[in-house]
Amino acid sequence: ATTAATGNPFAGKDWYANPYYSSEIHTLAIPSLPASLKPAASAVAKVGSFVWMDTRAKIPLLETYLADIKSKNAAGSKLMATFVVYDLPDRDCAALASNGELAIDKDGANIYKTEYIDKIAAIIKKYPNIKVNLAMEPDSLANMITNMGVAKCARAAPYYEELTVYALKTLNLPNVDMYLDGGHAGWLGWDANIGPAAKLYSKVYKAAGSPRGVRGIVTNVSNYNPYRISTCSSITQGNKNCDEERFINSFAPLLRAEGFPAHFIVDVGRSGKQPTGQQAWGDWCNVSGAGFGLRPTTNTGNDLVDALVWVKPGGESDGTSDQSAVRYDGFCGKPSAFKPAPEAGTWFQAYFEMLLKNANPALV
Ligand SMILES: O=[N+]([O-])c1ccc(O[C@@H]2O[C@H](CO)[C@@H](O[C@@H]3O[C@H](CO)[C@@H](O[C@@H]4O[C@H](CO)[C@@H](O)[C@H](O)[C@H]4O)[C@H](O)[C@H]3O)[C@H](O)[C@H]2O)cc1
Ligand SMILES: [Mg+2]
Repeated sequence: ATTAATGNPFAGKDWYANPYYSSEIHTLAIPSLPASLKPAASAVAKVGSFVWMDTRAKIPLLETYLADIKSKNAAGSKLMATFVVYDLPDRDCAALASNGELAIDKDGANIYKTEYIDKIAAIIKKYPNIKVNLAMEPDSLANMITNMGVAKCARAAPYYEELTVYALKTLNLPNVDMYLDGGHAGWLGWDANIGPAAKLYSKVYKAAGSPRGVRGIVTNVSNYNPYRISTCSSITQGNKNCDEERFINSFAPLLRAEGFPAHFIVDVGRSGKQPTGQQAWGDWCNVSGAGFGLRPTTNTGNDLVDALVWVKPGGESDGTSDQSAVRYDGFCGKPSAFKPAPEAGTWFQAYFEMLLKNANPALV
């Protein structure tokens, strides 16, 4: 079996220092860092984080890393693979910064199935003894809750739902555990959103046949909320779920009541410094004042929470601040957004340095 007896897909497994992120740090970051920050940067390169398959071209990384993990585990390691599935057609429908390669209007639904999901499944099937934990399609279902007033989201909704069900069924393999993206406390944690969210996520889970491989929900991907904080930040005013743990404790019973016994993982990669420079809780782009957060662990202090993880790789941009760029999103131009910023997913050195300086716990 590749999932520990507790049912926790992360229990008993070691983190795989993602070579893609590690090489960004060693080739792009460390050479131009002040000597004082080089050790901290080297420490970040060793932290296990999720590998984003944000284009079809990134799928071969899955094969490369599974082969590497296989050989390391044959030599005695207990590594697991952690990847993000992120290539829906008309992706990031309520924003501009992370729009993807596939379009509904250009046969995107079929391409997503045959050239993306099916290819990922075929590779995973070649490594049945490696634990593969997947974060599924950040922001997509969350946008279906709060942004049906955005034409692009309203149009994409049936495709997001059908393709997510397809992905959950196709990737429901014995060595795979999947976590649907659940936005975050400042997104779906509001009283107005949490009920509808429980209904939609449970609907999708059941439409996929309540698959064993769907373990639950990942929250706070690419966001900055604390997992657990004693004093709520002022920007959370009006929402009792002011941290991710409160959100999860409120969300889980609603999901269970709808037939989805979800467990959770939380992205804490950029949550180390509280409060951040957010002026409003909806600020999501390259937020100033953020710092690397808690190191990945299964020691969460909450049976609903399998692990605290690093999903968004700190140092990769959330979106360009260049107002003339096609994918320029106004949120990346807000006062809270660190500027100048490169395109989403590309290396953002000054931001990486800020995350190093603000890291909590300290990196070295
Ligand atoms: O008390 N009240 O009276 C009251 C009234 C209205 C309220 O409305 C709520 O306000 C919230 C903001 O506080 C909104 O949450 C924001 O929604 C955005 C999408 O629209 C998210 O953006 C995404 O962020 C991702 C990374 O996280 C990016 O990857 C992605 O590209 C990007 O698109 C923000 O995180 C998220 O914080 C809710 O929708 C909204 O329903 C709330 C309370
Ligand atoms: Mg994003």
